[in-house]
Amino acid sequence: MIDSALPVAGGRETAREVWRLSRGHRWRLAAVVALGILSTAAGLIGPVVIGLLVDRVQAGTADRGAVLTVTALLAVSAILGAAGTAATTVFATRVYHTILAGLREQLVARALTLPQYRVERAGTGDLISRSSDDVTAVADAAPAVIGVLTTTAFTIVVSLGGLAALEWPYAAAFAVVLPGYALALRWYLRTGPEVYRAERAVMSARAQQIVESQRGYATVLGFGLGERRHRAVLTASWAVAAQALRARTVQSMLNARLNLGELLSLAAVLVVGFVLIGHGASTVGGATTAMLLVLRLLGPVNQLMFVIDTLQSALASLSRMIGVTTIPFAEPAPEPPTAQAVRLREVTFGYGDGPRVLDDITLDIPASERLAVVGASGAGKSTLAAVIAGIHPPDTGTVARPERTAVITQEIHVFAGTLRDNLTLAAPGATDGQSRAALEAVGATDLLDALPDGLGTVVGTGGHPLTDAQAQQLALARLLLADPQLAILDEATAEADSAQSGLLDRAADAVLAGRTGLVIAHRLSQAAACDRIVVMEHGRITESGTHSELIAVGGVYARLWSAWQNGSG
Ligand SMILES: Nc1ncnc2c1ncn2[C@@H]1O[C@H](COP(=O)(O)OP(=O)(O)OP(=O)(O)O)[C@@H](O)[C@H]1O
Repeated sequence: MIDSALPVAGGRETAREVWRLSRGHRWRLAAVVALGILSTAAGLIGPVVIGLLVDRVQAGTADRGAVLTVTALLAVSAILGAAGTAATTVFATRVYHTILAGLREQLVARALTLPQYRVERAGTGDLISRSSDDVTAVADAAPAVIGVLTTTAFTIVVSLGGLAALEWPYAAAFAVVLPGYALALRWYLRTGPEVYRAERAVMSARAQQIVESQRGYATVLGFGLGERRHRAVLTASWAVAAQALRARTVQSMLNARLNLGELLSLAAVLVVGFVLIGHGASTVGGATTAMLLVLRLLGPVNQLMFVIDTLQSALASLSRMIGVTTIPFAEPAPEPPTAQAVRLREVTFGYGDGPRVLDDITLDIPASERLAVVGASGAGKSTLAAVIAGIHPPDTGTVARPERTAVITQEIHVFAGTLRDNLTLAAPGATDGQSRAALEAVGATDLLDALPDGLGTVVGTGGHPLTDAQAQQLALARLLLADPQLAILDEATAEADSAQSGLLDRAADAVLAGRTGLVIAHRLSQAAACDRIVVMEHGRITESGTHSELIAVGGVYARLWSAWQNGSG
């Protein structure tokens, strides 16, 4: 049984993928490191010259020239620091967003090639959430993450070096407080990731509820389910709000620990300065420089802690995105393709943990045969079609099908785009002449003539509206252009009224000519026109034969046929 959830990449796999994606930008990464060190080193000038000035003021030797020199040096330090930081941020942003764009493209590409059963089992909402909420979380982290991973990290290293160079006890005083920060960080890393993962999970669940409500819009309206769906979305949204509150509470608790850390660091350096000055080991200017360096350090240390917070959240999203891109392409090994026939051996299938929907199905459809499947609603006909088409892999047993297999399911989607784009989706090389011929073959010349711009008319959402029957004709013409060896029509004409059904029957006929065909037939006239018919009951095949053979047997099919004739006659 395949794990139903989409995978989440581990830390190592995430790092490996990010490093791989950074290929081609590594000289920029090197520039980021060099510029970061230079610009933060420029920031050391300020505390040092202010300290020297304090000493000269105390000694009574500070004149106008000294003050002007200090001011000029402060200006130079500020300009160098700002220019360096700007350049570092530009380089880092380019690398960050290029890597993210590459990852997003890979995510979309993999999502579009995932087998439908993987998406169905995981829930469409999860996939949508990973390609929307998670991408946003990673992109939104950019300003904070880039700032810290470049300048602030360097500031900490350079300032600590400066403190040690000044008088080692100053660096030691700050170092004494560091375990407190380490403890705060440890607490946070234990608490944070779980809270963020839970937040992302409830976001996925909310996306799923919204997608389902939108997808099933007609059903929601038809059965007056609006209030119930509204409540489901509301519950999912409250779960998101509750998790968000938990996450923000954890952040506030981290904040309190950081404030305590600030207090202790400043107090420690002040006490050390007091003692050192008392023993003549430091000047007031030296103590001033040390305090300014610690003040310079506190901001980045706090930011680093907070970025670790954003970083955690972004990493949780990143690992979910990379989890999709690294799903191996090798799905459960399929049977080698057949030339044109279909061969099922002892196939069973159930949706998720639900009951068996297909039960020990063994079936052969020889090349060029047209087979109809009939049976009561819920017997498993559509599921059989989906398993034969490869949409769902069987739980047990084997399915062999031709390589070029195409299916028209009950949900026909007209893509937003021109009629030409819609037709040539599955046959990109098809000419306008071939597209017109396909429409003609399925009896849709009227449709083409009625459209204002012919094949160039925009259809689908926001475009020229198509009726259900026209959408079916479009799907049939698309299938004709794809020219599969096996065509599966699952109720392709079930929506049509009686005036259109004859037209659509003829269209289906044209599409199936010369290839192996599987027709899920709801109107028994469709079944009667096929070479062979199988009857399905509760996931099993109970009858098989030609129309006349099954009538002669006098079983389920014969009863269905007589009921259908009475009903339609
Ligand atoms: N995506 C799904 N997830 C879970 N259960 C499903 C899913 N699709 C179908 N089923 C269940 O599987 C069983 C067989 O459904 P299926 O659609 O294959 O039957 P059918 O014979 O084609 O019915 P109909 O003629 O009404 O389309 C039904 O009990 C149905 O509720």
